[in-house]
Amino acid sequence: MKVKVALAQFNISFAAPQKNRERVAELTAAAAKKAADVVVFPEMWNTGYALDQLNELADEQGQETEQLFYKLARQYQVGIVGGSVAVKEGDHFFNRTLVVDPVGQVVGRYDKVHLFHLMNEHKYLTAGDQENYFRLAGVPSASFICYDLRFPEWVRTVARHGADILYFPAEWPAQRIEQWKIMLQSRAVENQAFVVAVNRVGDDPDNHFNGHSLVIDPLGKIIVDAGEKDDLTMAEIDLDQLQKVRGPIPVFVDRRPELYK
Ligand SMILES: O=C(O)CCC(=O)C(=O)O
Repeated sequence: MKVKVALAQFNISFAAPQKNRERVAELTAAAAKKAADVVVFPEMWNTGYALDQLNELADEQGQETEQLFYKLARQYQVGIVGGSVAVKEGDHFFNRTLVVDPVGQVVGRYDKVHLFHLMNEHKYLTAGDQENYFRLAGVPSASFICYDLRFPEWVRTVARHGADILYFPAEWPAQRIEQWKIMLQSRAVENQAFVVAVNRVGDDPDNHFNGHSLVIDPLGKIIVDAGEKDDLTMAEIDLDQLQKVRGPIPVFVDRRPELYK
């Protein structure tokens, strides 16, 4: 079985949700034209890291994003791993992913579990504490957000349910892009799963982002690297590869969880 994914790597406009929503709509239309099964967006694409403006800018209850994805998914018959958006719920703000299937149904929801101190997330956001394990395009999958990548124990906790694709939307700054690549390849190899990771390009007031959204196979080979372009990149995932990797080296069978404290 093959799944076509569209990596929607773009330059998020700082503190401009409406402009970013328009770009997300354009990229979804472009992904559908290229017959994508799933389109994937970067982290915090509605506001960027305008954390001190979230009271005015964050999406109230995530409603605007949910409605947009509902409309786009149905119109273009495509699954959406919605990167993440800043969401306001009462006095709390969340860095939240919505996953929507091609009939517009929300099949996954995730609040970033590990908040990134270096970007002050802990001062503004509330951390999540739930896994996001879902089926999209017929594939058991899981998603994380950016800094979660540095916590292999969390990725494993979710991946052990049998996820074939691990999604990582991110805003990962250019100065640590080598670490991004190494850790994404490691998560793919150790969990014997495909990794689909979407970063942004461009600048915000504090950081430069140089993309390098990646699709990685379960042997750690980079199938596609989006480079630094502000555009869609397509990749095809051949899920038949999974059995060839998992059969001879069954790490999920050989685990000794009773020893891991
Ligand atoms: O871990 C890193 O180096 C980057 C993490 C990050 O930028 C984020 O979680 O937003």
